[in-house]
Amino acid sequence: MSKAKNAIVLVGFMGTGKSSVSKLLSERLGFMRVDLDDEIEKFEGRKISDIFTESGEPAFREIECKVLASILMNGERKIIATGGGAVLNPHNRDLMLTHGWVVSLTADARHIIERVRNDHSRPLLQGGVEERVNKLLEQRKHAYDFADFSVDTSRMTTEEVADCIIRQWEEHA
Ligand SMILES: Nc1ncnc2c1ncn2[C@@H]1O[C@H](COP(=O)(O)OP(=O)(O)O)[C@@H](O)[C@H]1O
Ligand SMILES: O=C(O)C1=C[C@@H](OP(=O)(O)O)[C@@H](O)[C@H](O)C1
Ligand SMILES: [Mg+2]
Repeated sequence: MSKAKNAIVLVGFMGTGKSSVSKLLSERLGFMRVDLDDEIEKFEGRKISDIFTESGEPAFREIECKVLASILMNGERKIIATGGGAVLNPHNRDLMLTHGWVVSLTADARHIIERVRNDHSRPLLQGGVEERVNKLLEQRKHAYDFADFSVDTSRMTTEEVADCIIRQWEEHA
């Protein structure tokens, strides 16, 4: 990463640990932390699941795109945890690469399913977590390939993932 860049941007499938790892990175590096989903909820004044139910996924994606741009354009140094589908829009991918160092977190299906199984806040996984994770993972299998750096988190703790990202950032930035 060029340290001139203002953001470390975490991308990856649901349950790869973007939100959790962003907290550790923020504490360790002293950068502010922004979770795209939290910002969307603040901006809209409603939960992600309600946006999906009341307005539909295409409307959610439009809001996600606007909120991401506003976060990335603001020049303060920060760690950004994106939502798993934010990378589907090519415009979002361009913005992330232009303004940030993009880190992809991955995990195998088994670990993802274990991590998200008891959390009912993700609308895309309602009504059959295993089946939905497997189907979406297949659909999105190359969606995160554009990142600058990638970490397989399957057998790592969140602390180990944060260590790995910080090491890479300090050595190669
Ligand atoms: N490397 C990891 N090892 C074990 N559990 C993890 C790991 N990363 C995340 N988790 C757990 O998985 C769940 C989803 O993590 P979260 O950070 O919300 O992922 P994301 O934001 O990528 O969807 C949380 O309960 C979190 O504690
Ligand atoms: O993969 C997706 O399309 C989504 C991922 C979620 O974020 P996490 O990846 O943090 O779970 C959230 O943005 C929304 O439920 C849609
Ligand atoms: Mg998250």
